[in-house]
Amino acid sequence: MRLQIALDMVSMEEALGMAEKIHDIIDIVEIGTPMIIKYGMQPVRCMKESFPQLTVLADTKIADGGEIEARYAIEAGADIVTVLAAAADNTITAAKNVVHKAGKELYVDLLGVPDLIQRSKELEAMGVDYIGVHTAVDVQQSGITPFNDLKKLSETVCNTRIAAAGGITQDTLPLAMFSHPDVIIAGGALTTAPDLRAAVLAFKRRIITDQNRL
Ligand SMILES: O=C([C@H](O)CO)[C@H](O)[C@H](O)COP(=O)(O)O
Repeated sequence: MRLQIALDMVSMEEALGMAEKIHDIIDIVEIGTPMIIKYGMQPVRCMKESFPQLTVLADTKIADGGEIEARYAIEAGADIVTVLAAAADNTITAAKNVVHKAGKELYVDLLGVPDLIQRSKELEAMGVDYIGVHTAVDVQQSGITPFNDLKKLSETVCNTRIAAAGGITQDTLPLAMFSHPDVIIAGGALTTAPDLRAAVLAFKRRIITDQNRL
């Protein structure tokens, strides 16, 4: 299981400074949607140029224009590009073709999809690389978590890697582990920690402990 840090509400300098502290222990660095809205593809490019060995995910959350938007992310150096599951099949396929042609991967975010079981089956048939459940930041305050959706997803797809995001903390992490996700995504729980490196190491220790227990 890999750990992905989401860099959402940080400046370019902060993002690079954070990567400097954890590039050797983190599996995937996500340039979050808020950063992309603010700075465009520049943080993706800077992150990849500064840390070429790092897997960089551009959280573009593409909703339309799959070919051109995925191409922008790939040209900037992204290893993984995200598209919304709610987008049209044509959009997802167009994005997939661009990233696969470049030897990169496509992550599909189930954010806001009402029938995740049906949509996940369709996405798997489309040949995407990752399918992720996601509790939106704006609904996390209502106490909603991604763990029930993750369980359903794990019971639905067999040949596609699965992921979970949305307010995951070190304390709630064990709730995800039963579903054996391939990627756990944590944003605020890591980026607001007083000691980022210690927080990432604690998350990773927790993952290993729980994996050994299950
Ligand atoms: O994708 C995200 C969100 O939609 C804002 O762009 C976050 O990166 C994702 O939710 C992880 O962040 P946390 O919820 O703070 O763990």
